[in-house]
Amino acid sequence: MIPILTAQQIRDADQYTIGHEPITSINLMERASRAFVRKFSTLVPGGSRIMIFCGTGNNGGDGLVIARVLIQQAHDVSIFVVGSMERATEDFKVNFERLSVLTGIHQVANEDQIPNIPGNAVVIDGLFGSGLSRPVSGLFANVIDQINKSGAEVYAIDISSGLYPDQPLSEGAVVEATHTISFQTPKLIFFLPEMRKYVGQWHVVDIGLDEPFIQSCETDAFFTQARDIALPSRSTFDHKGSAGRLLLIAGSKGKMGAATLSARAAMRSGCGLLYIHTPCCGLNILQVNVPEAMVIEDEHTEVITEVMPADNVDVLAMGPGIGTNSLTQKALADLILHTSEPMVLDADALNILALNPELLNALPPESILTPHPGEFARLVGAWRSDFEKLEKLRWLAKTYQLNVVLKGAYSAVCSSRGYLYFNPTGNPGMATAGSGDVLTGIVAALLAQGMAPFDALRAGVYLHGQAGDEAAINVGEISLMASDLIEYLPAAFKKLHF
Ligand SMILES: NC(=O)C1=CN([C@@H]2O[C@H](COP(=O)(O)OP(=O)(O)OC[C@H]3O[C@@H](n4cnc5c(N)ncnc54)[C@H](O)[C@@H]3O)[C@@H](O)[C@H]2O)[C@@H](O)CC1
Ligand SMILES: [K+]
Repeated sequence: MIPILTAQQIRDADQYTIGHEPITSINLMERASRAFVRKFSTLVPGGSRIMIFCGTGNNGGDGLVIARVLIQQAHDVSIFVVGSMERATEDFKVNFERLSVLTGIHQVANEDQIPNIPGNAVVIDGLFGSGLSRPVSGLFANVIDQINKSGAEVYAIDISSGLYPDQPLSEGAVVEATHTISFQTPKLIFFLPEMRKYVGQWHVVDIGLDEPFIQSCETDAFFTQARDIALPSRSTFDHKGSAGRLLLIAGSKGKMGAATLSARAAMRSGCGLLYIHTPCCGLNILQVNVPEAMVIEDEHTEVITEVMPADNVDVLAMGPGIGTNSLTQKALADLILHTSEPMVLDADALNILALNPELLNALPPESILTPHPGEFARLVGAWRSDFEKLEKLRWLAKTYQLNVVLKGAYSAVCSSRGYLYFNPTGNPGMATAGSGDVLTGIVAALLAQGMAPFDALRAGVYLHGQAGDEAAINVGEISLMASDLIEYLPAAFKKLHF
């Protein structure tokens, strides 16, 4: 996993590397900027007109190095330095001298000196990086306004000017980048939907900061990598009863599809024995669609009214397609009160929890909740910013000792200790009916196979996204539907078993 660092930790990592590699700061700037150019060159067509805007801090210093390297590669580059040269950093000054030998540098000291930016230009934003200390106003804000209005493609160096790596949006002007080429580790804001407009598509380039130092930084947020994902393993003498026995409580009249998707996903995820508790109306549907499962009928024809834990199952999962009928609410409440092992709750089970919040206290510790943003808001109330949303996620997980995933792009998986792991897999094609039901089946099956609840959740979210990515390659994002996720789960599992 990649630790997500605060602005201060990033500065510390820079300083540690300078002191211990050792490398001079000017050479580190050179290395970072060359890494930027290597990535930039893969994204931008040759022959583009490139306009680089630099502040006089080290982010601007990077801009000057990038300008020099691009000029040496025969690109058409113009450079604009905004702000006071008196406040320039030492490394900025050295690179200013080096660049001056090669080309003229425009100074922007007032509004009249802000250049016209054609829509077909490519802008490189080096005004501010991780050293931003206050909202951007005045001349800088005017320059940012021009950049944003131009319609040009914008490549931010390290981070869009005006954004803090680890804080909510400031009041001031912010560059709306199409791409951010960031140094060494992704910043927290890259994972937040409300920042997308400013961050654009992000890339991380290795600038050789000290890796053991980075790994030793204390943080409670990480970016999950494939190597972090553990899977259940089978051994020679396993039988279906030892490979995970799951009771899935799902379905109501008109929503048997949700139960079917969850059940099939569980079977594809290695569940040894699957029981499905469902209303009578679901019996034939599930017997036909999931022949691998045993179906237990509720007494009621259309909704679930009574279900109890049984000795012959390892894990309970409830939610997909159950509705919020008062009889079902009571069934869930009774089930929770009689269960002591971690269980998986999704969809309408979460809506029932929101209607009866006192049940949260009764949930077995380490249980798993898998809300989408709507269900999450019903559980914890509305939020004003994505930062507040993450705080609420941590609060829910820690207060009730739960493992919670907040689904969406970069689904945030939160452990009961409040550690956040952003998931790297998945695509917008997965925003489709039934996608969440598939996730429930995967996670419940992994849990039933003996994985620790948090590991099962993080792995399930990863595999679900990976199946979505495999499906998107083959059927495209638009055509992707939830059943496809199940078809491509084998490919996702195989990819992890390298
Ligand atoms: N420290 C290092 O060794 C490295 C730093 N690098 C680059 O350096 C950047 C950080 O550089 P700095 O710490 O110099 O900071 P910045 O270049 O982000 O800018 C800080 C300067 O801007 C001023 N400032 C901050 N907010 C302002 C505002 N709203 N309006 C006007 N002025 C404002 C500050 O007083 C300071 O003078 C990184 O993002 C990265 O691009 C890279 O070269 C890699 C190595
Ligand atoms: K920048």
